[in-house]
Amino acid sequence: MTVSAIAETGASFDDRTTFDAIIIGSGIGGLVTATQLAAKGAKVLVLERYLIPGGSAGYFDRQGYRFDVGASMIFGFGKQGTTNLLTRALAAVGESIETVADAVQVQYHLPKDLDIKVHRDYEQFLQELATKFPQSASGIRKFYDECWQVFNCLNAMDLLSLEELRYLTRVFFQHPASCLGLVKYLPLNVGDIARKYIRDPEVLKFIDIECYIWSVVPAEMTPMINAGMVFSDRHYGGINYPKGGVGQIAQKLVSGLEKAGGKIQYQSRVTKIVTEGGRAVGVELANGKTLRAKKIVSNATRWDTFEQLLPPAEMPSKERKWQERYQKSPAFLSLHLGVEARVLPEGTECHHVLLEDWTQMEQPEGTIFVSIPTLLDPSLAPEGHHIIHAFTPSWMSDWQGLSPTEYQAKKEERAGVVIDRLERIFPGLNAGLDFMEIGTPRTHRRFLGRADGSYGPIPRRKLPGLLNMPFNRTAVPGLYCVGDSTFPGQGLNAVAFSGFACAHRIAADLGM
Ligand SMILES: NC(=O)c1ccc[n+]([C@@H]2O[C@H](COP(=O)([O-])OP(=O)(O)OC[C@H]3O[C@@H](n4cnc5c(N)ncnc54)[C@H](O)[C@@H]3O)[C@@H](O)[C@H]2O)c1
Ligand SMILES: CC(C)=CCC/C(C)=C/C=C/C(C)=C/C=C/C(C)=C/C=C/C=C(C)/C=C/C=C(C)/C=C/C=C(\C)CCC=C(C)C
Repeated sequence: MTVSAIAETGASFDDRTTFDAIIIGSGIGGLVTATQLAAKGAKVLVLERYLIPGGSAGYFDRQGYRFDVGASMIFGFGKQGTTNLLTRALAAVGESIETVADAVQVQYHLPKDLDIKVHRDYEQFLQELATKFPQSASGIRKFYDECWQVFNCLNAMDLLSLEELRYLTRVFFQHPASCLGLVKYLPLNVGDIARKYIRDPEVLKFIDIECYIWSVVPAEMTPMINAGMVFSDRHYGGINYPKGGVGQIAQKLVSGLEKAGGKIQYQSRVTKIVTEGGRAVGVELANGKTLRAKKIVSNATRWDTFEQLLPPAEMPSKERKWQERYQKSPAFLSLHLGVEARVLPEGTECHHVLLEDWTQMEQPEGTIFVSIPTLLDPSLAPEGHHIIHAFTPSWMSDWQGLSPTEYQAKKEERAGVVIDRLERIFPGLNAGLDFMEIGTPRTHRRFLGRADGSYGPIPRRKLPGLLNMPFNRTAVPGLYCVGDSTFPGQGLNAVAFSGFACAHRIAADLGM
């Protein structure tokens, strides 16, 4: 029976079914791999440990509020070009999502009352920077224009697996200049490019935080390819919020997956990747069941994949090297707040970053990120109320070894500090609180199954751009990785790319 026939008859896969691919985890990376493969006719099964799909891009409902698990600043929903990877992933399985355009990507509240909005309109953004930093206006324009060069190279070509020689040859012949452009930028970091044009330390600090808010490292360590995407796409495809919440993306991908004949099973925690003769051939579930497939894809982080799902003592040397170069980024202390609408003055923007002291930017709880998705989709909160998601970097080590009472007390104490700081942007926040749920690195580890609750890998030291980020194949034959610990790293649009590339490589390996 074909997979679509199984789906049509309502019959389920049994232990004897051999799948073309089993995908461990239904984060956006896993789901894009699964939908791409299913759309190509592969027999696909996604195994998700939690109750709903999406991982970091999931949601939860509390007292009439629908909260996004992660932030709500979504790239990849553009209408043109090739870099609109979420739009394209959904379309590949006959799905789409209505989105609401955000006119400002983020409003920065920085030391010495430096307040800057990143407008969707590029010229308006440059104009705002020129007003704040008149001496550096021309260097600033040159820097951001160079980011556009990277973006234009990417946005000209099909974005598929860089491990597939036929694809590389084809894109090279179709777009030689763009390919050479990308080859030039692959080993470069933002800091080196920014310093070609900008001398003013204050402006360089601003470029640092421009990188830090999505890469969690300063410009010096942020790959230029990724900055090309982020710093240009926000003005091209723009930041667009999915109506109904970020959780819609995964829900729609699942519905497309099922229409294409693939299957997803929830509450199915994989405890082990089964190998035979050194090759990955299946997975073992927490209930003891074993399922087999020609290809196994892990959407868990590399740390979980090679330290939990495979014996750590047998870690391939390639993975050891990777761990010497990359470390886990911190997780976040997250405050999911329901607030009375009066807390937000007319004209409040959806995303904010608060930093009072430049020396604290990379410190735990130094920078505070804020998303207010109900400014774009009011249906996510009860009438007269808004959601404020405030989050700030926090390490797992700060939350371990506490008794339940100490843990609870620490959560409330740290949340109180964040709320007090946010009063600077939203006076009356404390008084207007209607609901609060606090998440810590322990929460992220527990619900997302991510090692130490990490947001993703960050370089341990300055590395040559993206050159050391691994693609989807691993040193274990038959095993592939997808998601933020593969090229090109964190971000929903980035993990969507990783999913496109992974499915493309697997389809080629399966001779499809
Ligand atoms: N744009 C934003 O605002 C925003 C916000 C939050 C996160 N993100 C991005 O999303 C990225 C994460 O996407 P992703 O696809 O890499 O992964 P993910 O962590 O979101 O998803 C992994 C999924 O795998 C599941 N899983 C893990 N181990 C498992 C096991 N053993 N068995 C079964 N299921 C298992 C988890 O439950 C989860 O659903 C992050 O890097 C982050 O950059 C973006
Ligand atoms: C042939 C020859 C010779 C050569 C070849 C070359 C080539 C072709 C190359 C290619 C390359 C490629 C394809 C690449 C790709 C890349 C990509 C796609 C990238 C992407 C990226 C993206 C990103 C990074 C994104 C990100 C984002 C993020 C992370 C976001 C986040 C957010 C958040 C967290 C929020 C915060 C804030 C607030 C709230 C305020």
